[in-house]
Amino acid sequence: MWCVSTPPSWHNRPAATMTPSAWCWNIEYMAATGREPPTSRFGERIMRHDDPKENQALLRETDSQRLFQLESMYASAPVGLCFIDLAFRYVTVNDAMAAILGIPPALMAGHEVGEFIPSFRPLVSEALAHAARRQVLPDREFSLDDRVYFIRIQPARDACGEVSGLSLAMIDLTTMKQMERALRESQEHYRNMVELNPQIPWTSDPDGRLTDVSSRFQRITGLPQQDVLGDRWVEAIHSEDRRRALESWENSLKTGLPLDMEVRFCHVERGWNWMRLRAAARYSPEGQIMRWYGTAEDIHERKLLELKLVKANRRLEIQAHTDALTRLPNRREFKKVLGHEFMRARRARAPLSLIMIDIDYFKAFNDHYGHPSGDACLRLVARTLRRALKRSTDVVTRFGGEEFAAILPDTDPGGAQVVARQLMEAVRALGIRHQGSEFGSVTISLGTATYCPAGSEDEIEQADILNAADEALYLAKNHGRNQVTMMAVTPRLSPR
Ligand SMILES: Nc1nc2c(ncn2[C@@H]2O[C@H](COP(=O)(O)OP(=O)(O)OP(=O)(O)O)[C@@H](O)[C@H]2O)c(=O)[nH]1
Repeated sequence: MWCVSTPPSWHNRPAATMTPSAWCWNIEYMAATGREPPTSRFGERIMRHDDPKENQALLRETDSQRLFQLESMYASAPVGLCFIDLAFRYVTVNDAMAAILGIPPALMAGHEVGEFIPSFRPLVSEALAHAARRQVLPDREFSLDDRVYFIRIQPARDACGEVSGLSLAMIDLTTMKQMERALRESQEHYRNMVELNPQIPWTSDPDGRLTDVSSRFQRITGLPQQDVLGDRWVEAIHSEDRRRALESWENSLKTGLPLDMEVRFCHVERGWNWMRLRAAARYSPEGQIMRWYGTAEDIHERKLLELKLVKANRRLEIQAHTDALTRLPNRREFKKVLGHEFMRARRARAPLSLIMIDIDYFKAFNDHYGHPSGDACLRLVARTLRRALKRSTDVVTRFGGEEFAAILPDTDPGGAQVVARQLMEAVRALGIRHQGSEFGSVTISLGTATYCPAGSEDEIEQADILNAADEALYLAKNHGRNQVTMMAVTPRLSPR
């Protein structure tokens, strides 16, 4: 039944490495099995070729004993095995094969393979044709009912090398296939979830080098994966955001804290696209960062709206304390600044001066030149007053109508007089024609008041400074306009 032939490698094995008994035993083994003796630890008992005693004992086993051993191995193999003769008949069938085919082995012996499984016949016929050409039929998968099997058919040859039949082995792959399918479905499911998710997943190594990113990133940036992996993703970030992005990322890498940043990446259509990058570290049981798992989210539309809102808020904030016509701080801001400077002056015991300014005969200007010209005049005077103040701490505000107020911190009465005259000269120097004025051009009247803190017994209030400056302005108007008048600050003057 078995083909007795020794592989060339065994003929060529140097005799010095083996005892004669081991050599004989090996030949015996091959004669019985058609295979080289095993060389693994599993086969240690029979591969100790140079242990004459043991080999002698093995050789003393009779052919029938060995046949019995082989038959029991064959019968209880977990793989379906059968031998088929040249007339396509089952010669022997093991239990596993009988279980696969669902027919008791005794009923199968002598029957033609096609009787039980018609699709076996063409397979056997093909295997025999291959064997005749000294070829082996390639292993294949074979479906039977609703199960899938791995099938291997090998020719058996007699002592003359002629094909005497076929040995057929079958392994049930159904469970493995089901597991494979389940795994594939689960991967597919995961991929679909990822594809539908607005977040684009990515991973990086512990040093922050990108190791993987979803193909959807390419759809947004237009960059193929190899152009963003490693450190190359940095080049895809807008140059204005790059430094900030690297600082955030380096901080996360150093501290292990999650990453959360918004940066502009290049975009295939609109040039740049706002994206939110988030990542968290995965740690080993030893507490080392093994990998970073991250997402990139397209937040372009939201970010644009957000930026618009920030701009609008900033504009509103500016509008809230700026006069729309002259762009000077408005009266509300004047009160805020005066309050702040008053407290500071009191704390520092430093003088604080206030100049109230009013354009002369402005009603006549409006009446003669029209309201738009009056507006233009107000704008010009405002700009001139602002430019005429030299110290960065000095502030000129529009108090209302054609009235302005300048707050001069750390300025004594003398200093306030000097500044007031400079303002008066600067406006006069503009030479804006004013036919309704006795001076022929636009002029201003100014009243100054200075608060000089006197210590804890100081009874001066913030309103007292304003009242004094206002009183001074009133005097300047009464004394003929186009001049500066000073008034001392006293407590509780009559309210304005
Ligand atoms: N064009 C323009 N005129 C304004 C604005 N605010 C106030 N005025 C005008 O300024 C004028 C102020 O007139 P008055 O308070 O009588 O003062 P005046 O004519 O300057 O007289 P004196 O202050 O006594 O020299 C009024 O006609 C207001 O309508 C403004 O924003 N634009």
